[in-house]
Amino acid sequence: MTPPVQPRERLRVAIQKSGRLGEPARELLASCGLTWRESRDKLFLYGESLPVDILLVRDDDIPGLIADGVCDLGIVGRNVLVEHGLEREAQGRPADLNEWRQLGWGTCRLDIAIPESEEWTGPQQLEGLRIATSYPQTLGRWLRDNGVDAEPVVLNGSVEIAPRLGQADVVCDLVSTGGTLRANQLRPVTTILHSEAVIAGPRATLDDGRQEIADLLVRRLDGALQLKESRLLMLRVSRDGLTDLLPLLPEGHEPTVMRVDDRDEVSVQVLVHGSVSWSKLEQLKHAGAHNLMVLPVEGMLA
Ligand SMILES: Nc1ncnc2c1ncn2[C@@H]1O[C@H](COP(=O)(O)OP(=O)(O)OP(=O)(O)O)[C@@H](O)[C@H]1O
Ligand SMILES: O=P(O)(O)OC[C@H]1O[C@H](OP(=O)(O)OP(=O)(O)O)[C@H](O)[C@@H]1O
Ligand SMILES: [Mg+2]
Repeated sequence: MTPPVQPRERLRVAIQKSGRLGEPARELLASCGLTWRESRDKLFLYGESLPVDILLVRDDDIPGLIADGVCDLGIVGRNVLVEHGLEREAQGRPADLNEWRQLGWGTCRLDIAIPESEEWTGPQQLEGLRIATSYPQTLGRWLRDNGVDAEPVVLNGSVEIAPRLGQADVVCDLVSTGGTLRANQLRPVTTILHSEAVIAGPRATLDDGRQEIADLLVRRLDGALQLKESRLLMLRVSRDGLTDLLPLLPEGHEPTVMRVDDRDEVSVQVLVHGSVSWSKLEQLKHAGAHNLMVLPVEGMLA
C-alpha cells in the first residue's frame, strides 16, 4: 500500500536529471526567477527565491511521481506522458494528469520505421510483424486504430538496432533528424505521435496552498515563454503618416502611440511576436517611419 502523502506547503517540480530535457528545463525555471541550493547527492534542488523545490529524476519516472503526489508538476516529453495515460487506461484507472503547458522545445516524433530496402504500402503491411518500441501503449493504440494485429517487442533503449539483431522486423521510436534510423538502415514511414516538452500536472486542484504557488510559477512561465519570442519595436512617425503606417506594423500587441513634446510627430511602440526582419524595417522607413529600433524584452507581466 502507498503510504499517505504528508502535507507540504512547498511546490515540488520533477525534471530530468540528465538527458535531453534536463538542462533546458533548468534554464526555463531559472528564467522564472528561481534560485536553488543543491543537495549533496545532487538529486534535489532546494528553492531559495520561491517555495519551489526541484527533484532530478529519470524522465520515465516523472508521470508516476506526479500521480503518486510525490511531485506536483513535471517537465517531460509528451511521449512519456501519453504512454503513462494509456497505461492507466489499460488498467481501467481514470486519467490523472494533464498537459498544463506546451514548451515548444524537445520536439520529436514517434515514428514507425522499416528497413530502407522495403516498400511502404500502408499500416496493413505491419500485420503479424514484431515491432520494437519503448512505447507499447502508444503503439498499441495506433495499431488498434488502424486495425492491425502486430506484436510489440518492448525494449528500453537501442531500439533501432533490434531489426539487425533479429529481435524485431520494424521499429517504433523517437525521431528528430532521422540520423539514428539512417545509421541503422531504417527509414521512417509514418508518425504516430508528435512530441515536445510539456509541463505535466494533475487534473485535480493541488491543496495545502500549493495551487497558488503553482499558479504563480505557471504565470511566470507563460511570461518567460512569451519573452523568448518577443521584441519591442519602437519608431517615430509624423502625425499625418500614422494612419498609413499602422497597418504595416508586424503582428503583435496593440501599439502604444505617444505624443512627442513640441513636435508634429508621435512615438510608436509595439510588442512583436518573433523577430523583425530587415525588409520589414525598410518597408516601415519607406512609409515615413524613422528612428526605428528593435529591442529584446527582459521581463514581462501581463
Ligand atoms: N532526438 C531527439 N530530439 C529531440 N527530442 C528528443 C529526441 N529524443 C528524445 N527526445 C525527447 O527528450 C526526452 C528525453 O530523451 P532522453 O534520450 O534524454 O531520454 P532517456 O534516455 O529516456 O533519459 P533518462 O535517463 O532520463 O531515462 C524524450 O522522452 C523525448 O521527449
Ligand atoms: O533522429 P535522431 O536525431 O537521430 O534522434 C533519434 C534518437 O534520439 C533519441 O535517443 P538519444 O540520442 O537521446 O539517446 P538514448 O537512446 O540514449 O536515449 C531517440 O531514442 C533516438 O534514438
Ligand atoms: Mg528514460
